[in-house]
Amino acid sequence: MKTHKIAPSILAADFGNLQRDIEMVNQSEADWFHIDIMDGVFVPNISFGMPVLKAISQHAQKFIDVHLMIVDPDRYIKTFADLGSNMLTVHYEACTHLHRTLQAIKAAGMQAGVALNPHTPIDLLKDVIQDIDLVCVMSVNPGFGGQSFIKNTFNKVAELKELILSKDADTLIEIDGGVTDKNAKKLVQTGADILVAGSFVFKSEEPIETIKELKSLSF
Ligand SMILES: O=C(CO)[C@H](O)[C@H](O)COP(=O)(O)O
Repeated sequence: MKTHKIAPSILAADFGNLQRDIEMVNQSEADWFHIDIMDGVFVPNISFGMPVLKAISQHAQKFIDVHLMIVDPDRYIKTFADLGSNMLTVHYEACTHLHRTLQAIKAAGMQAGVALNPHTPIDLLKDVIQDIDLVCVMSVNPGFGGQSFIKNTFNKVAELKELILSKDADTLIEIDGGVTDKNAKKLVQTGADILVAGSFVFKSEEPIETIKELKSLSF
């Protein structure tokens, strides 16, 4: 059976009850926290900044995966390391010198991820895949939770899996956007290792049970 990780996206949490929602993820079968940082420039939305991330990381008891939807992410690599990020994911489209950025993230003690917008082809990563710990395949256009899953993601995941195997890389495949019980199984069967789920978890009646459901799908 293929194992997979579930990473609830804090973007969809109830900010009036953030501490309660973080505790809920701590107590659940979720593997990671997925934290979306948006700057209002790279994406048409602003999420939250360093003080909120600091509060989240002080309470989160699991691996922290920070997804930067910001321009010029190199400016903040050390800051995110100091705030307790375990994985720092930058957008391919936001980096001029991606290889250099990946090395800087690792030198700061974090794992290095690269996110791809829905229109960005997988093969742009072929010369750098061995340096990437995780590729985040965006299955919605980044910026907002609660959007519908883009079906072409299945083709991209299959292509990425093939690239990873052909280069003998250890890169993990993460899917972000519109993940539900309707697409989770097929995503893992196609090659996904981590499913980011926001609205499907936090807008459900019983988030802990919903996480359990996504986690326990057998393949
Ligand atoms: O940040 C996002 C897009 O930028 C994601 O959609 C978010 O991480 C997951 O939310 P949802 O499951 O509601 O799509």
